[in-house]
Amino acid sequence: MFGKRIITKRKVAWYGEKPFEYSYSNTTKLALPWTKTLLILKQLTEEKTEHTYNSCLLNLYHEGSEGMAWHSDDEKDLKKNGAIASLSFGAERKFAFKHKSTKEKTSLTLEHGSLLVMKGETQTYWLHRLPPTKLTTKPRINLTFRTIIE
Ligand SMILES: O=C(O)CCC(=O)C(=O)O
Ligand SMILES: [Fe+2]
Repeated sequence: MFGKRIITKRKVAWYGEKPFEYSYSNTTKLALPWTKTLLILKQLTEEKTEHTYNSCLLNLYHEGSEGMAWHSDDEKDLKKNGAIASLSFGAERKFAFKHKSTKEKTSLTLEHGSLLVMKGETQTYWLHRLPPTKLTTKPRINLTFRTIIE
């Protein structure tokens, strides 16, 4: 309904070293400047993954009913085959992959404090999603560090 606020929907924030654009579901966001905390997390993630990043997408899922549909992070302004590092905090959630041609599926649990790296040709051949679940009513925050082509 017009004017009605849907408070349960996933919240998104976009940060980067320059005001890069990020577009999703009819919205375009300009990257906010890094905060001190994000810079610390970025540096730790860069050390662990041995890749560098210039931007970060944050998603807040208020509860298990919120998720993210099948997609691959292969937008043209993302570095081709660049690593994407995903940090998770809060509620444990399942994360699923599906091969684009063979339809093979695999999944894992993203625990509080976990780091998942999707690198190389992952985005070319695989879709991923965060399925909604009735198993938790607790919030989860996910950070994906990315590289935007300048
Ligand atoms: O929340 C997650 O773990 C996945 C997020 C994701 O796939 C994305 O931001 O592109
Ligand atoms: Fe993604």
